Amino acid sequence: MKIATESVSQKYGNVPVLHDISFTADAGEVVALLGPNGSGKSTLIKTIADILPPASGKILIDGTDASALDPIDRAKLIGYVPQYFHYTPFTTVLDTVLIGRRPYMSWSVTDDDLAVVDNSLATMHVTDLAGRFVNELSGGQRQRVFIARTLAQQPAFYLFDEPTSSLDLRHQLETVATMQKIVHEEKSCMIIALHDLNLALRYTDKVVMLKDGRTYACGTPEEVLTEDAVRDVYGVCAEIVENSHGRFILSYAPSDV
Ligand SMILES: Nc1ncnc2c1ncn2[C@@H]1O[C@H](COP(=O)(O)OP(=O)(O)OP(=O)(O)O)[C@@H](O)[C@H]1O
Repeated sequence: MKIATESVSQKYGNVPVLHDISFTADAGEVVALLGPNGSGKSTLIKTIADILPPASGKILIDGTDASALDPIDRAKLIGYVPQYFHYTPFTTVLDTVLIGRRPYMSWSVTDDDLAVVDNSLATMHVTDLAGRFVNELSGGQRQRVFIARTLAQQPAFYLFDEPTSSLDLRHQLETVATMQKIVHEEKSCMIIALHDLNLALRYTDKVVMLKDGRTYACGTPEEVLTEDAVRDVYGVCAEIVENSHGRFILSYAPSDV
């Protein structure tokens, strides 16, 4: 399965924010959306999720216009983790993750549903929080619970908008590494907005770099994440260095340093 954006543009009112964005995300691929604040990452993810229908252009899922999909079919296909969560206070973590099964459930919860929920809680290391209320969790714990809810949804496409913004260093690395493993094993697909360029370099297969709502570059992380691109797009001096494990990482500091 694959998602393709075809010359997608987007506006808020009369203000254009995305211009002519075209890329594909194929089965088994993790695609990073990168770019500075306000470059259009969240808007593009919401457009792909059909929360904001495109002002022009198309989102195609395996060649079918996403806007033509039945909402239940779309919920089985697309799992969206927003940047900011809306949640009902005094709902338990278990109930929150169980909502991920909603597209598959009729009137009752099956043993299979509960097994998927258990597995999703375990994958995000939140099993011990299952009986807690979501409003009584830390920001990072809540973020992991909402990722677990999306895992329970078992979608073909994961759309994650800065899913690591509240996570500590270990959970940032573990979450993106785990998602990459799931996507590669399941042959699902993930589009993920990130600010950490080293997470993109290490754990993604393709990078779409946005600048002012336009595609600045699209390609493999090594092709896109060059010292020149980081300077042009973020205004930051970066250096690509080899670490002691033989991996290339970006080392950066403000451009006036
Ligand atoms: N609801 C809205 N109404 C009007 N303008 C908006 C709205 N949401 C976002 N914008 C504008 O659209 C542009 C793109 O915003 P968007 O949130 O997509 O950027 P982003 O790359 O996700 O930024 P960040 O890294 O800060 O999350 C910005 O100029 C922003 O001010």
